[in-house]
Amino acid sequence: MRHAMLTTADLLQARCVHATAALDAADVTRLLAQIPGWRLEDGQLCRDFPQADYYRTMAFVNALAWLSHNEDHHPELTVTYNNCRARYHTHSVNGGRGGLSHNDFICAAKASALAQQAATQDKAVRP
Ligand SMILES: C[C@H](O)[C@H](O)[C@H]1CNC2=NC(N)=NC(=O)C2=N1
Repeated sequence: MRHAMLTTADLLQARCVHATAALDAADVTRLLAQIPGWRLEDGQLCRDFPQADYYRTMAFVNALAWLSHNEDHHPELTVTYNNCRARYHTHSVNGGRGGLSHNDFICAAKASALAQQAATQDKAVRP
């Protein structure tokens, strides 16, 4: 895969595969531009997903669990009443020292798409 050319749409269509190579800094910078809202924090991909209430936070966490299982790639989550912070990195690259791989960007793009769906398709009426 020519990762330098990957678009957001490419990331949304891709599937995670095991044992991918680590991305270099230039690839990370290019791919970050394809996933608005995500930032680098301690070498990990990080994004906050603010929510209206605890119920929606947990619904989003469950949607992420479904995505994580489908892709066999799992974010670290910090869950509060009205926010879910997700962090992605890949343990197996860099000789087991960890780093960023395509899998992290694929899942970040898909997590953002879930949040977008939640924001535009929530039919529940709040009091
Ligand atoms: C065998 C399987 O692919 C690995 O254990 C997966 C599982 N989920 C994972 N999730 C994340 N975030 N990073 C990994 O390196 C990772 N490895």
